[in-house]
Amino acid sequence: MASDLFALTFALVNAVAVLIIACPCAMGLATPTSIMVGTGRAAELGILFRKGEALQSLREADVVALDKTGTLTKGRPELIDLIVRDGYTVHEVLGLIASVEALSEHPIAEAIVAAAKERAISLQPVTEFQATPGFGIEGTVDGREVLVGADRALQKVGIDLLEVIEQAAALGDEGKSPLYAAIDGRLAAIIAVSDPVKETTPAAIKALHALGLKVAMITGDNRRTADAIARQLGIDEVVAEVLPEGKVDAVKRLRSGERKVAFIGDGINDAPALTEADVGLAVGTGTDIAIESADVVLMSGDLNGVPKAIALSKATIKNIKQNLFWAFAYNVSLVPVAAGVLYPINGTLLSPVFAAGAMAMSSVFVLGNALRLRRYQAN
Ligand SMILES: Nc1ncnc2c1ncn2[C@@H]1O[C@H](COP(=O)(O)OP(=O)(O)OP(=O)(O)O)[C@@H](O)[C@H]1O
Ligand SMILES: [Cu+]
Repeated sequence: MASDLFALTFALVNAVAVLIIACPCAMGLATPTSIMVGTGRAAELGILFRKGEALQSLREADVVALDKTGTLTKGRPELIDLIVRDGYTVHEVLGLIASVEALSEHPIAEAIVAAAKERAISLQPVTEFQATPGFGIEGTVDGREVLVGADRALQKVGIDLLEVIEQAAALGDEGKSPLYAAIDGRLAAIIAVSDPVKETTPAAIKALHALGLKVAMITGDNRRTADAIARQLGIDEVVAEVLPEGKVDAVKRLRSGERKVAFIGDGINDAPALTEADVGLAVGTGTDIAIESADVVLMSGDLNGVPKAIALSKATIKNIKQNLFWAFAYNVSLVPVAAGVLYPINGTLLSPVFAAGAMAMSSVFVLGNALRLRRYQAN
């Protein structure tokens, strides 16, 4: 009788201990706590993860694709040169093109208008203004048809650029963007615009290479200009002369062959590409539409946030794996002990009180490990 009671008590106590120890609360805490602490640490570093998944997927990136204007560069181009053709004066051409550019919102337009203001050239009224994204702009000033834009904008209306092609190529090789101005259907000037690279960009690209990533540049700008800037920065792949709507395809092409692509952009026309990429990162100094479409926002314009975000993503996943390992190891090793495997050997039994304490400890361990991410140093 007494031994029966003992057996029943033994069985009940063990069953309760097993139930308590088998509770997987530490396992459940493993991922969300790391993500939460990692996201908080990222915010301290100026990186806003708008989606938790991005913190997990960013570490898988193979290629980091960057938009050029406003992302790699300051996005504030300056007019460097205006070379007029025979029969035109700088004053005249600058006055006409600045008048039309005054109606455009493109950064290049601001550069041209600023150059005219600097020379105290007054702007004139414009009729029939038209902007073609990725090409250029046109309008009628004082009865004259003015067209400003990339080579393709002039070639589209049948203006031959053969005579100036070498001159433009030389400007491109220096990292300047060549533009063309036509007046009444005749080439009137070549314009060189230069948008300086941000001071922080070279270090960011080095850090990305150090993480073993390929760096690509996607831009609507001239191929030679893009190549020159890529060479200067050590960028591995260049996709140039893409039209605004072509950026999505460029990202799609980079994604082919199972490659994971992180795209970083700032402009309105970068928004679809930010959505298409495996992870989209917007530069905080960029447009609202880009920020809305991104998974991650770099609060400053500094691209060093990109390698930091990727490194933090790697650290977070490592932390999650440690958490899961320990939470799992704890269950696997203590469930049999609670069930009494050691009892016949050395009389060890897990009391439910101890089981409850051990379970709490495993959760505390997971929390403590996740909190280590708070001190994460990105460099
Ligand atoms: N307002 C404008 N005035 C003169 N040229 C223009 C204008 N808008 C566009 N272009 C021409 O079209 C090209 C492509 O413009 P787009 O805005 O697509 O890209 P981008 O500013 O060169 O660079 P990114 O794609 O890196 O942001 C420009 O490089 C320029 O030659
Ligand atoms: Cu538990």
